[in-house]
Amino acid sequence: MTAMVQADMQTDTGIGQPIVSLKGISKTFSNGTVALNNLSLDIRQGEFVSLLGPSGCGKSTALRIITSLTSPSSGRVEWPMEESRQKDHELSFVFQEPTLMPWATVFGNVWLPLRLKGVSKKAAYDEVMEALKGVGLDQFADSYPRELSGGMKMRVSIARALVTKPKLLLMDEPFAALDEITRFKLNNDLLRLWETFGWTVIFVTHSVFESVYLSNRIVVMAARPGRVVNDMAIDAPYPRDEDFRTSSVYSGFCRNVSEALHEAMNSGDHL
Ligand SMILES: Nc1ncnc2c1ncn2[C@@H]1O[C@H](COP(=O)(O)OP(=O)(O)OP(=O)(O)O)[C@@H](O)[C@H]1O
Repeated sequence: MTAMVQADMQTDTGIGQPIVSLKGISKTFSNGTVALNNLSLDIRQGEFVSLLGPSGCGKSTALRIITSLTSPSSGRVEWPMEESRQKDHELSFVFQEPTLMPWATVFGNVWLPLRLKGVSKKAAYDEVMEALKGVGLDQFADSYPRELSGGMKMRVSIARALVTKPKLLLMDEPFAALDEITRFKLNNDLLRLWETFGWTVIFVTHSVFESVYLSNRIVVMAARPGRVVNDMAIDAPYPRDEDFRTSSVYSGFCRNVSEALHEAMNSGDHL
């Protein structure tokens, strides 16, 4: 197993205390599949953390446990900062599929989380438009999902997550279905939003290249049973742009993370 390389984030880089702590989380499904085995992880305020690993290593299960969509078989999830306890408005989830309501406009889709809290269209107007502006879609408020490209639909999905002003954003392979050019654009947009709003992001991906570009920390996981095998700091400054993407620093990090991923894949019985 690869030696654990603990990401050493200092508070002067804007990284704060743990916002959520997974303590010895294990998950065995009723069919006997051990999805996670003794996962312990602190996610600190302001981090952009990627969970990277082969299919079936429990990345999505870990996100679902953080959101309480799935309960752990053992272990616990702690929210050490008083104000970050799981309140609806402090945590948002973006899935791989944008899952927009086809019968509602872009505005209507982004309004939904506020509407569910009882906020009227009029009262929500400024916040919805601000979220749409954040993803560059304020001119498309009256469009319907069928009129949008795949990348634009994903932007709407991100705006819907933003509108509640979350502190913690959980993203489960949000850009996996997009073409590379759109994906690069959305990577840049996401980093800009992350820097602007100071969120904490947990980002699930299969892509070494995407995880290095985005993250200041990569948690490499192995399958069967799902576990953490490496925890790597990506100590390159932000803002990151196309110069970073073509730099030797970037390719060096990609090489290190690729090696860690290969070790992870060899350390389980991943098929
Ligand atoms: N509801 C369920 N019932 C039984 N087994 C499940 C269930 N959900 C997930 N699993 C199994 O748990 C393991 C971890 O699944 P999970 O989806 O968390 O992995 P992942 O790393 O996100 O995979 P991928 O990258 O393919 O999305 C897999 O073996 C999966 O088949």
